[in-house]
Amino acid sequence: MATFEQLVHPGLAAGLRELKIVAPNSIQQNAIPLGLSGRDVLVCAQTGSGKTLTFLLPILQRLDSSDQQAAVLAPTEQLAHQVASVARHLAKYLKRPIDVAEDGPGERKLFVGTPDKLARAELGHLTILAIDEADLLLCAGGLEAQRLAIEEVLQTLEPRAATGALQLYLAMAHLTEQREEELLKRFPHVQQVGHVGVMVPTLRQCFHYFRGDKDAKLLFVLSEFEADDILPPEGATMIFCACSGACERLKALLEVEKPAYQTLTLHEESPLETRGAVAQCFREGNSRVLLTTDMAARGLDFPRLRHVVLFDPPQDATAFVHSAGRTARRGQEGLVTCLVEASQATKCHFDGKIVHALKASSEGE
Ligand SMILES: Nc1ncnc2c1ncn2[C@@H]1O[C@H](COP(=O)(O)OP(=O)(O)OP(=O)(O)O)[C@@H](O)[C@H]1O
Repeated sequence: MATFEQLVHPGLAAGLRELKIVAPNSIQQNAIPLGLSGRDVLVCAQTGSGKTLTFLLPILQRLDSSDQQAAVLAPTEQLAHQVASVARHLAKYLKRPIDVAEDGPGERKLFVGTPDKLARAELGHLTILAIDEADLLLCAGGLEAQRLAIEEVLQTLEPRAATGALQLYLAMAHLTEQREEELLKRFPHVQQVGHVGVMVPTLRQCFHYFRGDKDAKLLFVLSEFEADDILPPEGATMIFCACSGACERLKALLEVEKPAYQTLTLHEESPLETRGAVAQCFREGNSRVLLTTDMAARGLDFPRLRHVVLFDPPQDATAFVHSAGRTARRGQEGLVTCLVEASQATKCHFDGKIVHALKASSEGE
């Protein structure tokens, strides 16, 4: 089994040790050498499996020894900021300093941000492009505005791609068969690195089918979690709702019923300038509950998070996999609780798909 010292520059390995990351997992062992060799790489592996490092480490190492520019694209500013923070930390350990920019690529060597910002920019010497949550950003049915922005970028970079001068990384946690086919047809040269199984084995899943007062049911599952004898009582909870209004309504409820939680909200109506601070406050443990929507379902990493509540049922199996995947990361135990009103249970198409996803997961164990 390779060590990080064998895979990457010793400085980067030292930077990882500072983050208490000492041994590469199998996904990283397979993907990092491919990235360093300059191949196009598609990594599809479970939520929380450390995919960020599969592209950040080879990118930083390649930038350290060349004058190339690279960009990492993410669907939201919060996720981009999380990736940029890891990149900034690791960049300090390189031989040559690398600027990590979030506002626009300019002369900087590594840009980390949302596709719309890159589409507006001069692409200069950009020769390495990583797309995190690539299924959402590249496939139809994902984030349409960001997808159009990426198409613009890819069109500009097409001449470089045609001569093999552009390296592409695609990362995602879950791919439907249709999206996999779509991506492989479009990028036939990518080397695929994957993992069998959709859900991590340390994730406990609990479906509550109920009739009547949904708010009371939520308070009940929160109290049950506090009394859980496996998960730490101080662990944090993320509650996913269908819309911003539901988040604010439940915040008012929890402020009365569970004031010690110091509940926060993060959704489409949250002011842009406060979103980063909210995520940071939750990450640092100043609040035990975050009420949110699909916008926080992808990529965000909150190490203290032990419980995800799906207050409103997810739209499909992909949404389930991503929301649930905010917990049980880095091999830690976690719990996802899905509230399903009895009247919805029969018409919930997602239900069968989730069962399918879970079956695939247990087959992978
Ligand atoms: N080899 C490793 N050993 C221990 N921890 C690791 C390792 N690699 C990554 N991590 C940590 O695991 C956590 C999850 O990593 P990351 O956010 O990259 O997951 P991901 O696969 O991108 O998840 P998602 O699909 O939800 O976006 C992070 O806190 C990261 O620091």
